[in-house]
Amino acid sequence: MWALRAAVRPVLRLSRVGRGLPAPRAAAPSCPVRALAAAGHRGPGNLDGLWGGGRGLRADGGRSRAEDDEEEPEDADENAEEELLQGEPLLPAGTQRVCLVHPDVKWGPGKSQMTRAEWQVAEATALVHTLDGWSVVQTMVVSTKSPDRKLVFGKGNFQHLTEKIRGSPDITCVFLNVERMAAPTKKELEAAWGVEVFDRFTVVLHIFRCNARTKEARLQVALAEIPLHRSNLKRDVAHLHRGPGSRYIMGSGESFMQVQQRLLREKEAKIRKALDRLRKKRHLLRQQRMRREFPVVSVVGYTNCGKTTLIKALTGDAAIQPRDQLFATLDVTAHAGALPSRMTVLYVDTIGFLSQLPHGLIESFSATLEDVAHSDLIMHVRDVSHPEAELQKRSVLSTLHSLQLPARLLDSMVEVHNKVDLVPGYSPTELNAVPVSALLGHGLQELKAELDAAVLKATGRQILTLRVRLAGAQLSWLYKEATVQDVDVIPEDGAADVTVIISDSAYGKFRKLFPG
Ligand SMILES: Nc1nc2c(ncn2[C@@H]2O[C@H](COP(=O)(O)OP(=O)(O)OP(=O)(O)O)[C@@H](O)[C@H]2O)c(=O)[nH]1
Ligand SMILES: [Mg+2]
Repeated sequence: MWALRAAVRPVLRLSRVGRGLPAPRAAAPSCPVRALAAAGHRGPGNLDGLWGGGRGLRADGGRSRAEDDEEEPEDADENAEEELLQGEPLLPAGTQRVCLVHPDVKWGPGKSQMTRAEWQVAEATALVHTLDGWSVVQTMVVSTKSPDRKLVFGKGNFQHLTEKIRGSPDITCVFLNVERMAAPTKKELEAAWGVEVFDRFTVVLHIFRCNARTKEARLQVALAEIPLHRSNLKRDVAHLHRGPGSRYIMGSGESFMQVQQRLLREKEAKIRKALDRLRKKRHLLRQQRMRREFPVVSVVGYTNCGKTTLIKALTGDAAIQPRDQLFATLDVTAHAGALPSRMTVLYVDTIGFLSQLPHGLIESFSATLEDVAHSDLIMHVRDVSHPEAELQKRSVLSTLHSLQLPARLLDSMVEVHNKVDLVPGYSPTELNAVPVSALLGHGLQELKAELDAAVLKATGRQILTLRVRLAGAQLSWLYKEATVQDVDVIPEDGAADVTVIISDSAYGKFRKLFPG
């Protein structure tokens, strides 16, 4: 219901009384996510744009971050976009004592091939703990043959579950660990259990909403919310039609449902249009970045594996602040760092992956992940201390494959095994994997050397020693357009041997400008 109000307003407030549900809490702060400062806080690790605080590097002609971040839309556009971003909380605020119910499919087509129930439960628990004031007070793993049925469980198990939930007054809501719950299922379960019931989609979406900082990320979340509003609409309109009165609004010929559906369609179209505008801006920034020819390394991996911490360690960027929280990074940010060859690369921090990430969310965030497709190299960070590290790897690789990235990127990926400080005596089984502790700074030199070689290969750069005349403009040109590693002056010749890392195109220009 709250979601319905968020999507289409003005709209009727539908009574929850009579469904045995708790009344909505008044004036809740919209985002009760742990460790987040007040609304409007901009996390230093997420510098709201493509250009993070990497050692003062400006690759765009010196524009400010605020200018980088967003186009300067007309006031009307700005207001319209803000309107699209208005929304009430998807989950209730304040302290919540959650009963985590995990449907365990023992066999049949619904059986998850990927993981054991206990790790799915652990991940769901971590999601709940991301929310400020939320805790899991009871966990129930309940077997079911076909979780798609309306009440999810068989009659006996359902009855048992209902008795336990009803008999535990400390439970304030239930997190049913399924990807999506149909509106009629939610309604029936809430009626039976007397508390609100949420699915994984709603919880993840809520966390996304709380962590999104830039307008682009916030619009993407708003787009991902549309299907939720749509299914809530069906539920709420069915409820409404039980009462007396006309189905049509003011003789318009449109039923209430039709009006709300039309408003939702219009809202969706507006969000897509606003995202398109931002996407064009992103494209422009990418072109600028390519013109300056900084190699770009996209840092990907499962959520909480240590991507942001590693970028901080590689760039020495003190402004980056990683947080022990799922989906801490939702905005794409870039941070500059130097490699041993003196080449400057840009590390692009990306949104973390999660197994069974609701499909709509991936689709909504595909624009953000476009940056990965346009990078020179992918660095896949893994938390090797995690018991399900292998499963996480499979999940990340399958998402990367679904993004239809160029084969050259998938084949040249650098795999980093992070958090080795938590695994005494760790040694990777995979060839070419680089073990590090981003937190303690172990293995970073080896990783930088590996990145150096991989970036050179991926970008077709070469290391050359060129004889230049000291009197001319050659040396300063090389300093500007290539990475100068060493200058060996030969005073008697008025020349120098300059060792540079140079791209094919820059070398071509050099030859043209300074023939012979
Ligand atoms: N022990 C240990 N902890 C680490 C290491 N690297 C990161 N962490 C911790 O892991 C948690 C998550 O780190 P982040 O860098 O925010 O992880 P992330 O992959 O960026 O997470 P999302 O942005 O949420 O996807 C933080 O509490 C870090 O301090 C490491 O090498 N060792
Ligand atoms: Mg992060």
